[in-house]
Amino acid sequence: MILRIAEIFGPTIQGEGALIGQPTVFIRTGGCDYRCSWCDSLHAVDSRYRHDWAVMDAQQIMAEVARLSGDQPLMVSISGGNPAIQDFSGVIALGRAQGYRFACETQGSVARDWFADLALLVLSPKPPSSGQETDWSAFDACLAAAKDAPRIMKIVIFDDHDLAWAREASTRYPDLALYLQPGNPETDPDLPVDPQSLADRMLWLVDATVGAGWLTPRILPQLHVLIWGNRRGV
Ligand SMILES: C[S@@+](CC[C@H](N)C(=O)[O-])C[C@H]1O[C@@H](n2cnc3c(N)ncnc32)[C@H](O)[C@@H]1O
Ligand SMILES: Nc1nc2[nH]cc(C(=O)O)c2c(=O)[nH]1
Ligand code: SF4
Ligand SMILES: [Mg+2]
Repeated sequence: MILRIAEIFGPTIQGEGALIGQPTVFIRTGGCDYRCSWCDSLHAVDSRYRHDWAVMDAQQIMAEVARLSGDQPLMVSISGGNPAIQDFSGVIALGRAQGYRFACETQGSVARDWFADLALLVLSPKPPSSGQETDWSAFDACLAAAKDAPRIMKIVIFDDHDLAWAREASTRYPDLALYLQPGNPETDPDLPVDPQSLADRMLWLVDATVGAGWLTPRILPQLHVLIWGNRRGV
C-alpha cells in the first residue's frame, strides 16, 4: 500500500490533547477532504504542495520512524491532512509488531477499520469559525469503527460561537472526554507567534468555559506552539 506523506518528524513532544507532553514521532499525511479557514498545516492539505509529499510504503515509513526514534518503540502520532483518507492498516500492523503504539488525529469525516488498532483516536470536529460543516453520521461511524480503542474529542475554539457549538456537540457525546484548545490565528510558519496573545486567548477560553459554569472539558494550549511557534517539524 502506497501512502502520501508530507513529513515524518521527531521525536518531539505531543503538544495537544490527552497525550500532551508525551514523547512521540509524527507521521503527517498529505491530503485532506476539508479546507479549514485557519488550518495550521496547509503544507499537508493544499494540493499546491503535493509535489513535496513523499510516496512511501509501510516498510519505508516504519524504517524512518525507527531511524528517528533510534529503534526505541514509542508513541507514533499520525496526523495530516486527514490520515483517514488513506489506509494505515499496514503501517500500524508493522509498527505494533515492533512495539510502537499509534495515536491518530482526524476530523471524523471518514471512518476506517484501523481506528480499532489505535492507542488513541483523537476526533476533532470543526466549529463554525473553520467554515466546515460536520456530518455527524460520519462522525458516529468513526466512533463505531474505533470499537474499544480509547478516544477523545478535541475542539478548537476561536470565539463564543465556537464555544456554544462545542457545548452542543458535547451534549451529543456525554461519555466522550472533551478537550478544548484555543485557536491560533497566526499560521504562517515564517511569522512569529505572539506568546502574550496566545496566553490571552487561553485566559479568555478558561473564563468563558469555567467562568460560565461549564466544568467538564479539559482546556489546554498548544504546548508546541508556545515552545516553538509555528515552526514545522516539531
Ligand atoms: C492540522 S490538524 C490534522 C488532523 C485532522 N485533519 C484534524 O483536523 O483533526 C491537527 C489538529 O490541529 C488543529 N488545528 C489546526 N489549525 C489550528 C489552529 N490554527 N489553531 C489551533 N488548532 C489548530 C486541528 O483542529 C486538529 O485538532
Ligand atoms: N508537537 C506537536 N504536537 C502536535 N499535536 C498535534 C499536532 C498536529 O499538527 O496534528 C502537533 C504537531 O505538529 N506538533
Ligand atoms: S481538517 Fe485538519 S488538516 Fe484538514 S484543513 Fe482542517 S485543520 Fe487542516
Ligand atoms: Mg499542528
